[in-house]
Amino acid sequence: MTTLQQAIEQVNDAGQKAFVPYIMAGDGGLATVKPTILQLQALGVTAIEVGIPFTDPVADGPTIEQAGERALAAGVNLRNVLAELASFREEITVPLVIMTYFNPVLAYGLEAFAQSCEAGGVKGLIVPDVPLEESAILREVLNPYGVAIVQLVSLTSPPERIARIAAASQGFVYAVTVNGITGARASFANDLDHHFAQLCEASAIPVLAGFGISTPAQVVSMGALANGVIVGSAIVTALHNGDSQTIEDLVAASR
Ligand SMILES: O=P(O)(O)OC[C@@H](O)[C@@H](O)c1c[nH]c2ccccc12
Repeated sequence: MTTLQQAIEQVNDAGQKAFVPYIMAGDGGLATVKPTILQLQALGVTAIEVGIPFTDPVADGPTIEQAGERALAAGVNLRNVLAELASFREEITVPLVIMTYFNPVLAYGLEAFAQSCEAGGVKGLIVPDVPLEESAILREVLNPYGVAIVQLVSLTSPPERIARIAAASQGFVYAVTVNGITGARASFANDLDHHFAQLCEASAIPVLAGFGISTPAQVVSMGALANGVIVGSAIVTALHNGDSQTIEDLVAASR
């Protein structure tokens, strides 16, 4: 199977933007993990960001926070999600990116976590509460298992820091498009062009835009600034409502 970076580059080479949906694993129960991933990959998404429910999701807005509460109430955690992924590993054809906070990883044990990632087809990892300065430990343990460590760049990062984050990031650079938490936004700052131009210039790997992107029009406009987009809250809401048309429309906008 291809790496995370290759999967994005292949889509770009075909003249399209990468589309990476975020799901809250086990929103609806652990048994929904498999059908949800298979549904999304059948729609032709580039990769899937698999969020692990957590009691203290500091970066998350109400939509994802509530999805996390539903998943936690259903008994979903890092361990049973990774075991679930491993159970249908042969059917997974897109790179999976696990999004979790550091505490569950530490409790799992770094080496054991890396092994479970490999067994579950995980190709990337986002841990928003591990800053760049502390991220080497993740790369050292996870890279030998084929897991890329994705770094986030915020709108407020100074140019010198943007360059360091871009150089350290693996798979892609996660460019956060707003100041604040996850969730649908009606509008974005109007100087994003400059920020993204600078970031794409500084980065040797693909740059994906995420946070607040919730409509097909926003997929188009944000996608134009970068190599693709990540859509979280809008996907989480559509999955919760069983609204597959909205998901299809969002994916189609990246083509
Ligand atoms: O929900 P939004 O606004 O579409 O944003 C993407 C986001 O949900 C997903 O990438 C994500 C969910 N939780 C996070 C925590 C940190 C960074 C990223 C995330």
